[in-house]
Amino acid sequence: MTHPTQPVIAFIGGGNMARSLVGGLVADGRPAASIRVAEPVESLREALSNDFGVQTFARAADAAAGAASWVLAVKPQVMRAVCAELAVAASSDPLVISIAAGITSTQLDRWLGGGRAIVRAMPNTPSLIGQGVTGLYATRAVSEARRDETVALLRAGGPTAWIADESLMDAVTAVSGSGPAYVFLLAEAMQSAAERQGLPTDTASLLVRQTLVGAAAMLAQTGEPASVLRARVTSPGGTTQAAVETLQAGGFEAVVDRAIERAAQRGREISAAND
Ligand SMILES: NC(=O)C1=CN([C@@H]2O[C@H](COP(=O)(O)OP(=O)(O)OC[C@H]3O[C@@H](n4cnc5c(N)ncnc54)[C@H](OP(=O)(O)O)[C@@H]3O)[C@@H](O)[C@H]2O)C=CC1
Ligand SMILES: O=C(O)[C@@H]1CCC=N1
Repeated sequence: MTHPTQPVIAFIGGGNMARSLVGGLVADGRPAASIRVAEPVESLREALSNDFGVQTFARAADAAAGAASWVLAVKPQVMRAVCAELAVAASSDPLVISIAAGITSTQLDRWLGGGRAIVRAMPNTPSLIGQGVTGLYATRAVSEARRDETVALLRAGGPTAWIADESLMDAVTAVSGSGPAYVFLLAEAMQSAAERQGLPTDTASLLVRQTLVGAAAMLAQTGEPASVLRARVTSPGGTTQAAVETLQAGGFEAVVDRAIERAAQRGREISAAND
């Protein structure tokens, strides 16, 4: 797909998540010349410029000036200071998309001077390869056209879903924003266990990676509930049943529930701590 005359989008913060989103946009055919990134770390600026051909800036205000859309991709702890730096430029009424965990649209609007069009987006790192998912919340100041523009900016990373109630963005963050880390932790645990069983590292790695890829692809492609797919693996009295019963006896579901509850609570704490 080509985008001949794209308005400029400015990423403020060029770390892990911005890199995933920029990579997705460039892969989708958005011209690199229409993408700016502000990032204080020189090595990150060089990598973004070399890998994707985007324009990079050391200062947020320089990247943001005149850009139609801003994606605020800095850590929540520095968001207030970054917004203060951008408040003057915000009077040009850009579409402001924040991907920060916890930080609310009310906080962002206040820090940017008030009356701004704010979207909160919660993507995840698989966006880099077009396999992410993004939860979105828009304030009432965001027009229908700007909602469409938000989706156009983020769809290269994977599907998007609008959330009507902003307080649920903490749940989105806990489930899909942080979620890839839970899967990677499972992969790490399976790898260690496989090696303890005596499998060579390379073989264990192949078995673990492809098992996760294959199971995830079945979830995506068959449309069947996870419980049904699991039942098909689980022969009565067999090996899977023995493993699943061990996981459940160890409180697997309860610990996942507590982890997601704790992550959502952490989002609320981040909001309060950085107000
Ligand atoms: N990683 C993930 O999976 C996800 C992250 N998020 C959210 O994305 C945001 C960024 O996270 P992540 O990419 O992981 O974090 P990173 O720390 O990798 O990226 C943030 C970058 O912003 C830079 N920065 C700091 N101050 C400024 C400034 N004034 N102007 C421009 N850039 C600045 C930081 O530089 P320095 O290191 O020098 O401070 C850093 O390189 C967070 O708010 C997080 O909640 C959302 C969804 C998923
Ligand atoms: O860990 C975090 O706070 C961020 C938000 C979601 C994923 N990473």
